[in-house]
Amino acid sequence: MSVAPDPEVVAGLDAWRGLPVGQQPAWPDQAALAQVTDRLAALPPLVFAGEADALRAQLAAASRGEAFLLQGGDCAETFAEATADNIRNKIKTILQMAVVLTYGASLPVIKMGRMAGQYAKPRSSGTETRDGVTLPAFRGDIINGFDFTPEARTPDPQRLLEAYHTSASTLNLIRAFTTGGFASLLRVHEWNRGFTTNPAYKRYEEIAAEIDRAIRFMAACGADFDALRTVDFYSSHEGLLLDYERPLTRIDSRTGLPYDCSAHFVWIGERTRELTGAHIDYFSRVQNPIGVKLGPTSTGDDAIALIDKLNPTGEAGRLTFVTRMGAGKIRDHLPQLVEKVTADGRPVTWVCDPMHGNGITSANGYKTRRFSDVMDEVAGFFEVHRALGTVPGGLHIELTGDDVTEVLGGSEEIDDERLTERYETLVDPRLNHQQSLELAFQVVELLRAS
Ligand SMILES: O=C[C@H](O)[C@H](O)COP(=O)(O)O
Ligand SMILES: C=C(OP(=O)(O)O)C(=O)O
Repeated sequence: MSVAPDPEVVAGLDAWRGLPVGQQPAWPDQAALAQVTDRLAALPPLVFAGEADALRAQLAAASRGEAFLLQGGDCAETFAEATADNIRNKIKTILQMAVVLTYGASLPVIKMGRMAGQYAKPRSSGTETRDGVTLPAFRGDIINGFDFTPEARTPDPQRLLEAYHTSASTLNLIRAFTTGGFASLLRVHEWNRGFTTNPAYKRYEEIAAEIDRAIRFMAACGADFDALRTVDFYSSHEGLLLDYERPLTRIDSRTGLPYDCSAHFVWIGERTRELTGAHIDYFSRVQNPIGVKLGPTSTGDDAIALIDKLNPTGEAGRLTFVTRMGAGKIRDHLPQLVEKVTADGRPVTWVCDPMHGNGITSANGYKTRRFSDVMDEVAGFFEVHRALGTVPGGLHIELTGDDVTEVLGGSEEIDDERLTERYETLVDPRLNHQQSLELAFQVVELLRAS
């Protein structure tokens, strides 16, 4: 039996249209946009509300220290890169990191991709100028093209449909990989194939061999391994482009309540989290677990006001605060936030994004980050929570499964010169496969100590 929605709840889903809204494109043709959003509203949802509920329960466990969130993927997915190889490599990377963390820290790991919808980017400037020519900034494949031409940079609503279809096929492959045998823990060695030359891969192989031995032992004892053959893998992206999120929001027939069915988890970015703005209003009205990024200027009072808006009743797992302070600031700025929220008592899941506060420009002009800063911010995150007796609930990482050279350092010692070799991101630099594994090994030590 399906539950009818309250008409006021449905009407409220459009309240954002009357509010200040940041980081949206200037669509040149409103009629074309309306045609596309009508079409999107008629297409099937990408995820099921019940899956979002299951994730909320797992994030609640992470808020209590009974699980750990690993959220990772591209800064900006692109349509061209949504290939089987790229998707497989990203999933392999996240699965390998999860194995390292689960095995090393004896903690269930919630696996979540910045995948199947991470197509819209907030920008510091609305325009880009090259050689005296100024054009709209690239805002992600869902809005405009990366090529520096007036045609490519003009926002095109047809891209919303392409984003939907590319997300659907990405999600389809993710589901096939994670439930069809590829992600089975019985194949833990396979994920390392082709990655055998450097120290993190060797360390991974050692863990894989130990897991194999444990599985053989349990098999000899007659254990049933059904639970090891599949994994839950959740999708997430920044809930930035409201012309996409609104038509993909659906009424759950079980409860009559709205869910944003573009992804299991959506987060509100640092640049669009104004309390009286459209994004906070919109996401306060959907039932998904929601994240909010908190940068170094956020205060304890901001955090409480966000809880009042997004999780007034204090439901565990509903609200995740993703802090991204920067390595040099986290130890000074995070404690006041955590103290205030802890005193309030309504639960949040604390997650560390060690990427977005650590951007630098290399001497040869690349937008990059230092692996050492990334690790230092993660260490600071654990230190603050340990000192306050609160729970470090997870990590939010920009990564790829490929051997790109976008972030400086790591045991491969990528330097300015090597950034030129494989710098492929369209917006922000990502950890490569090797750096991602190294990070996981270092986080195990931090988890064990916390
Ligand atoms: O991913 C985050 C932001 O979109 C990005 O850092 C903004 O980058 P910009 O300063 O190059 O616009
Ligand atoms: C833009 C992002 O982060 P932030 O909002 O923290 O800058 C992001 O995670 O892609």
